[in-house]
Amino acid sequence: MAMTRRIVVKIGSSSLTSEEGGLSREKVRFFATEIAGLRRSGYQVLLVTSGAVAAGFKRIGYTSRPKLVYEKQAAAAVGQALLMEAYQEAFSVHGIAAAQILLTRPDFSDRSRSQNAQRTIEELLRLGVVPVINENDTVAIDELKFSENDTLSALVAALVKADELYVLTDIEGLYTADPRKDPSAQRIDRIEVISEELYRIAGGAGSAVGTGGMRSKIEAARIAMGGGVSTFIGRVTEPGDLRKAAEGEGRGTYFTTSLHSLPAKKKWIGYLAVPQGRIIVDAGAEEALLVGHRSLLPAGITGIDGEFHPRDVVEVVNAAGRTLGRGVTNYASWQVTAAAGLSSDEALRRVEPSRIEVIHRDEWVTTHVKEASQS
Ligand SMILES: Nc1ncnc2c1ncn2[C@@H]1O[C@H](COP(=O)(O)OP(=O)(O)O)[C@@H](O)[C@H]1O
Ligand SMILES: N[C@@H](CCC(=O)OP(=O)(O)O)C(=O)O
Repeated sequence: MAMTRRIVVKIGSSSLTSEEGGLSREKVRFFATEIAGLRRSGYQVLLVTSGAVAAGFKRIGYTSRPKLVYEKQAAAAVGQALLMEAYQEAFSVHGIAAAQILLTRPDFSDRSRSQNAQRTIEELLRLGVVPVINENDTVAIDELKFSENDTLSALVAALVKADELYVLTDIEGLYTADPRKDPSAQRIDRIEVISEELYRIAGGAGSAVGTGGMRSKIEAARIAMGGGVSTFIGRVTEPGDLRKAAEGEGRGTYFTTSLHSLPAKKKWIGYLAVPQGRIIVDAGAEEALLVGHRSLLPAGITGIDGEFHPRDVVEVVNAAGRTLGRGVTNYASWQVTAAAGLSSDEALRRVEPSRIEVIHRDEWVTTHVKEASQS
């Protein structure tokens, strides 16, 4: 018997709104029908949807989509209920129940909260319910807030061990430049390695309603692929388009990965946890981590950024500020500062860490993005 494929579908504001920026119930019905079709073919589907601000702003008296955070939060508080109502109605036509799940960034980094979310989602899927997920806009604080729902969808895909992530938007995938600005831009059909080059060609949001743009979609693909989840970024507007996307014939870009799902602990270190600070390393340590797959020792450290405690997750960057990966630190920030550049013996004597490795290789995940896709 064929294995059930678990798919996370993310629908952006730009795919759900009418000309004036409000929620289009017709578009909600269209996507519910597409998802129902996919489920009939045996797929398990989770939905990450934007649209709360779009659904709510007019109802509370704003004439256009609000820009300030507290205005967006107010619009989303009203709009989320309207958005859910639209999905409930649209899915019920197909005999499907929809569940509302609202998450924020710390819900992923806190182990017990993310496990609770995971357990709830598993039970909903077992019962045939479609989880409909959005950011909990009311409580999201500035620096913890997802700037858009692309990252949220990638974290959900990693959390639930999805097979694939589909990021649906108003454009047919990643082009060599923003097609709104450069009409000669060509679509890139398939990508196996996410490089700095891709971030450079991807611009910001194209429409007045979208927030993330292509750059945040590539970031979503990077996170998802790191967790072993292949990603499709593209457009679904005609009946049957979602199925075509699932069959490899969608209008968009496929990001394929041969990586397998990471063990839970590494997934948490590399993607779900929020780093509490940064450790800056020299070229020798960079090579030891990326090429030699060795632990990080004090000798290769040149500085730190932020304040952290032993067992926190920290990001490691090189002198140019490029992120190399993340790991669990065995040192507090003051200990790293005091031990930076010292031999291991000297570091042990001076700061008495619980173990000599600042980050042990078993608690390290490389997230380094190469300069170009080819190398
Ligand atoms: N290289 C690129 N290829 C494709 N689209 C791009 C590129 N650079 C920027 N964009 C813009 O990204 C937009 C999609 O992002 P966004 O407006 O945030 O949508 P959503 O609301 O679906 O998240 C496109 O409409 C396009 O104008
Ligand atoms: N949580 C917000 C999503 C913000 C947003 O615009 O996201 P996106 O369209 O994915 O760039 C909402 O529901 O309106």
